[in-house]
Amino acid sequence: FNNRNKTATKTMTTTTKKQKKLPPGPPPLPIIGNLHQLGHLPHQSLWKLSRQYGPVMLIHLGCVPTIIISSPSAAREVLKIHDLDCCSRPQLLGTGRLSYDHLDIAFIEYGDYWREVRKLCLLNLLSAKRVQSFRYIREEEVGSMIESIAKSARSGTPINMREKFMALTISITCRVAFGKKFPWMELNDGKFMDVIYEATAMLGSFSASDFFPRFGWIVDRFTGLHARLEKSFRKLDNFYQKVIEEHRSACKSNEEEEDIVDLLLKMERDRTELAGVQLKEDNIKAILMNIFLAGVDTNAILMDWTMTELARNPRTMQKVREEIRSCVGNKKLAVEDDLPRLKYLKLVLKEVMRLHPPAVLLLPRETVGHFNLFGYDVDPKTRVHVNVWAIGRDPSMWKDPEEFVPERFENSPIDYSGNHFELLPFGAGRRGCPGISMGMAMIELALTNFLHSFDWELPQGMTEGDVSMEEGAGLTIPKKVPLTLLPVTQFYKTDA
Ligand code: HEM
Repeated sequence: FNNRNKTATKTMTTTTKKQKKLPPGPPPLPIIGNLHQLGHLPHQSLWKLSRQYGPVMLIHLGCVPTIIISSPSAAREVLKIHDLDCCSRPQLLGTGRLSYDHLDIAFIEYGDYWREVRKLCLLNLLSAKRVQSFRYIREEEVGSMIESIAKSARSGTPINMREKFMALTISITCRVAFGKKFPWMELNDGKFMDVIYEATAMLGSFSASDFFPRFGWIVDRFTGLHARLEKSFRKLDNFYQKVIEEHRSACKSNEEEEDIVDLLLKMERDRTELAGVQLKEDNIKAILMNIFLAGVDTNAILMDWTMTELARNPRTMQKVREEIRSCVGNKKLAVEDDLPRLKYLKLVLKEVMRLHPPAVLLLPRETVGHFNLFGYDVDPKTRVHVNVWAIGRDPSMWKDPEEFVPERFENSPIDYSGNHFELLPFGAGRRGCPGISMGMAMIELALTNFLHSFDWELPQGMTEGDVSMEEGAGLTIPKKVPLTLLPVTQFYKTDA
């Protein structure tokens, strides 16, 4: 009987295997799979491959089966129809270390703890109401940034735009989330920014252990990735530790003054449990990591690409500037009440997000169940990447996709909130970005004031055609060559 049973089981397994229909994809090599085909900018290489193999493509990253999604309808399937099957995250070396072994929101597996922590941050920091309550912080910080740019304008000093945007997003995020700016951050000499650049590089790093679980760690030690990751972790840990210590020693008289760090520390003191997990210092630091790294870099990158496209497209620059100046009028600074009227600016931002979504492949997802995707079988523990960069350049979706034409969004219902799968800079579904309101509030106000107060010129000897559009590598895609522009004072001289 046993033998008969074994034979039956064997036959069944073979049939199941035979019946499985896997998505098409480039043939993998032994051991490395398709890793050799990723190149320096995986989203671009994957886009080229998807044109050959289709919008649902299976590749192998070492021994990890990975589905690459490259069309709006396929994105809708994984982010909406099968969202529950695709809503976990793979546990990777870099994200694991920097999130204190996945105690955060963005890189933790799907489950009750993730749901509770996400809800906590949404309620206390990221809801539309909370974001609105931080309005004065954004206005103050943008105001001081404009002051500092006015100095450069007076001395005729060109500005590295990404650095300015980073400094701005860091100071706004710190005040909103940690209650104040931290003087020891050494923003001006760029050291703190380097810590952030390195951390985001580590979050997006390709580590051998992620693809070859058995022996990859040896490779990671040999290549120095392990040591780099440890160094990055220590620096960030030091930063969160200082934030926590300052909060522990500060005595706040009323609840109004409390920020999310105070709330988390109170929960630690009260031994509050989230989905059965007692909050400890590591949990708090992991959450701080998310709030800090998720918002700072993405916002700055998006603003940098916006100024790049405007510098390359003087007609659009002129049109958006005219709209802003006619709405804001003679006021020295634009305030948030001015923003709803800036219709063209919103079209410009959508067009920038179509061509330059900061997280080109979203954050990696991992399937939790077996499901059928356009007739193909997808197994649990399959990694899923949605190539939103490729979707934004799909010629069947967009006319002249490589052209920068904000007007294409005129009278179009498409927006970026995760309901239109043609434009997904913030992802969609359960794991979609919870920081959209916070991010967009910062971006719109900052850009409006940058364009209201100054005309921006290319450094001497440069023409629009010389502006580099090369992309850097990482989990988020910055410009490879920094954009430098010269501010020329305009409205700033007029006092309101
Ligand atoms: C322009 C600004 C931003 C962009 C383009 C952006 C983009 C994204 C993307 C693509 C994801 C992954 C979505 C997915 O897998 O479907 C994500 C997740 C996330 N974002 Fe953002 N983001 C931005 C700003 C922010 C801000 C300001 C915060 C908060 C301070 C934030 C917090 C998060 C968190 C916590 C997650 C993880 C969500 C989860 O896994 O449940 N983001 N973001």
